Amino acid sequence: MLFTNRLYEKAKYIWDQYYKHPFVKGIGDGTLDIDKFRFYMEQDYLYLIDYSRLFALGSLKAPDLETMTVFANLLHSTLNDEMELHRQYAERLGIPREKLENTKPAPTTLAYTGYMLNISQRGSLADLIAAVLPCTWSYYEIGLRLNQILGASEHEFYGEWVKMYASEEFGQLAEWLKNLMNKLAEGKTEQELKELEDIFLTTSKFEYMFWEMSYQKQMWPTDKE
Ligand SMILES: Cc1ncc(CO)c(N)n1
Repeated sequence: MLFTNRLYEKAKYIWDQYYKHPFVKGIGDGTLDIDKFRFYMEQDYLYLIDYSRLFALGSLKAPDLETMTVFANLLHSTLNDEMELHRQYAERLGIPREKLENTKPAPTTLAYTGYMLNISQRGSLADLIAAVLPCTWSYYEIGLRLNQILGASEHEFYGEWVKMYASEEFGQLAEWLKNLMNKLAEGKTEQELKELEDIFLTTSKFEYMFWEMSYQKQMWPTDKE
């Protein structure tokens, strides 16, 4: 069995909850409260800045030019394509670029990116990929599923989000990372594979927490607005 198939089987109980989450369902049926989406966009922009750093780290840790290039492509695509979607939404939502780039991270955002940066700086390239894989892969799966909903990709506001994450280009990013994960898993002991699995499950759980944080607009309980 491909290691990514094993990862998916283990994490399926978490991933299935993404599709049921009201934030994700609200993007699919177009009913999501714009204010919740605004909060998500601001936090997700911060998230993607650190996520881009992980791809730069992947290039650094890469064993060969081909793998370095994969991470350079992931870095370029995140900074210039995916984050451009956020910048365009921010404009439509009336969020000045200055405010977008200086948003304060929510607890979940900080915990999620902090965990990935910690694991990736201390660990191997395989650890880094296990950490970042749920992000790209689950968003592609969510994009494909929402794209099946009649009208979702044509929705006047959320359509662009669905189109981005259901796109072949974004699917290619997930494919690259899955192929790299399977290649690096070859020859690893069961103990090593279990450790990669645990990392993958942890960031899969953080993905759910990011949807929940966005839906509840969870900031620091001590800092009452
Ligand atoms: C929290 C989160 N996970 C995954 C993606 C996909 O890149 C994203 N933009 N944000």
